[in-house]
Amino acid sequence: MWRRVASLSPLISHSKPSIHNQAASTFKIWESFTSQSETVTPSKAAPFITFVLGGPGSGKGTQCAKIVEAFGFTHVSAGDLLRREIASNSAYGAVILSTIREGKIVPSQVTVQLILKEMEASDNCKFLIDGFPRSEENRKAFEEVIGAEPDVVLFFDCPEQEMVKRVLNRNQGRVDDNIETIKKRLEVFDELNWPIVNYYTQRGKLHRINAVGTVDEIFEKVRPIFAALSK
Ligand SMILES: Nc1ncnc2c1ncn2[C@@H]1O[C@H](COP(=O)(O)OP(=O)(O)O)[C@@H](O)[C@H]1O
Ligand SMILES: O=c1ccn([C@@H]2O[C@H](COP(=O)(O)OP(=O)(O)O)[C@@H](O)[C@H]2O)c(=O)[nH]1
Ligand SMILES: [Mg+2]
Repeated sequence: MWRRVASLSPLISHSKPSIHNQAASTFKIWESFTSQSETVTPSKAAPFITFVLGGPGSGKGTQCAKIVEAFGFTHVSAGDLLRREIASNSAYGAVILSTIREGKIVPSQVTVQLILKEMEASDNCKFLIDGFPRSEENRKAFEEVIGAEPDVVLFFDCPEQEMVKRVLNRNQGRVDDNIETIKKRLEVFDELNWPIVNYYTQRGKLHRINAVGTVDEIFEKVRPIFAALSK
């Protein structure tokens, strides 16, 4: 049940830099990521992919940790990968940092290649892609490169007031956990999230979860989704 028909590597190595946008050419990053991905060694198993959607502070990362523990997924947080790029002093770190600080979305090409590299490096075939896609453009870019859609999409639906409260109490020293950036992130979320939710609802893949309640209460709504899949 967890397996999929195609493995990642052929899809990555056949993928071409067909997705362009102005921001990406500003980064001038596509070529370097593409050439890196073409040298990745073949993976062992086809992936089972879950996208985890939700606004800032809706509890995506917290619930992903629970899913990892209960169902053995590999957690791939797009935000963590971008923060790792910043911390590694990569050539694009400064631009990624300012994008995150402004609450905007990093160009798809950058994020997609970071995610795919992470998936390739894993022995697992079950992935939680946390905090991605954040726009229709993200979604299309990922699906174009991987050549497939996610199997399951979780959407943690949380009122704005609750998200703001959680983010301001998160206390992880993040540059975007301040009221100015949160306001911008919520605007971006409200503008870009709903087309993705609608798209996966129409495809029968979306599980909308009310994200208000204790962590355990919410996980009890998540658990049956994966329990049913592993039967
Ligand atoms: N159900 C919950 N109730 C209250 N606080 C929560 C809940 N889930 C997560 N949190 C807290 O809210 C903050 C944001 O959670 P996080 O998982 O980082 O959200 P996201 O990844 O969606 O931004 C963290 O400090 C986390 O401990
Ligand atoms: O696919 C992604 C994921 C994250 N981000 C950026 O990274 C920030 C933090 O993302 P993360 O998922 O860590 O935030 P969370 O929703 O968990 O608070 C976002 O606001 C964006 O600026 C992005 O551009 N693309
Ligand atoms: Mg998170």
